[in-house]
Amino acid sequence: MPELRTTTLVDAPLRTVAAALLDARLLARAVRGLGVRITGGAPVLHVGASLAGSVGPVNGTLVVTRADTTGVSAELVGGPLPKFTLVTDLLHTGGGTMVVDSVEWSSPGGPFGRLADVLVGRGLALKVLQARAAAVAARSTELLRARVVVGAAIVHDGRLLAQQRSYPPEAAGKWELPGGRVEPDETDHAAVVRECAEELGVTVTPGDRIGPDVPLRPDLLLRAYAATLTSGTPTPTDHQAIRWLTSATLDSVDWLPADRVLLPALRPLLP
Ligand SMILES: Nc1nc2c([nH]c(=O)n2[C@H]2C[C@H](O)[C@@H](COP(=O)(O)OP(=O)(O)OP(=O)(O)O)O2)c(=O)[nH]1
Repeated sequence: MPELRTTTLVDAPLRTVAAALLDARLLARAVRGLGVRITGGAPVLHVGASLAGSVGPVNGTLVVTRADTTGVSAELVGGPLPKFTLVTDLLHTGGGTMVVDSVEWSSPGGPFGRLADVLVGRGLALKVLQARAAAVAARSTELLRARVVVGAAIVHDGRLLAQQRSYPPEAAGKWELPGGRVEPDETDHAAVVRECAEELGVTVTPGDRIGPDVPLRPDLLLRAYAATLTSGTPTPTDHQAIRWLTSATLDSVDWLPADRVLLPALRPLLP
């Protein structure tokens, strides 16, 4: 099975590089000009998200099988090859983050297919990986300066609190974690406490980070923290509704795209 591997050192912490990798537009931007087109799909990569792609007249869909703080993986479904996987692993080093990209595919059948694979396939795969590595480094630098939106994963009596947005129109009706932008000179934990007081009228104690940082916009990222309810009964002030979700109902609400990335990390918090 042909395999190509590239290694790039990015001058940013692992968590930031992991966030950059989750930006679905990154791959599309990186391969522009290489004859590869990536269209549509989720704005951020989460397990099960799909990206439609084409190389010349050949179409296929990349389905994400892993998206967390260790990297991302995707498999091509419905393409011309019986097997095509893209795996990116991240390794923490003293001087930055090592991005190890590998592509594995099965060669097209027959001597002509194998020749085309050597002459065209390998060259293209290498160009895509190199372009992607450069894009990851650039996006990581951008995210290092991004403002943080904190999300509070409040678990009480074995259930997670979710709230339903009422604005703007494109997000109204979607579900998110309580939270909001961290103010200048405020710590993430202090922002969690303030936002929960403002939005729900409760006191919480923030804990560990949950899941990867998730890119929202060029200058904004979402970072979730576990939180325990210390006092008060949550009452929404400017949200449409709140709901307590169990592990069985975690997927039952229409989460904002960024929060979908966090679901695999939120699930283990629930019994
Ligand atoms: N609080 C929160 N925001 C989220 C989540 N997921 C997600 O994409 N976001 C987005 C929605 C908003 O664009 C941004 C949150 O910033 P914010 O709370 O200051 O946004 P807002 O629109 O409510 O701001 P404001 O005008 O009321 O100040 O992050 C989440 O789980 N919790």
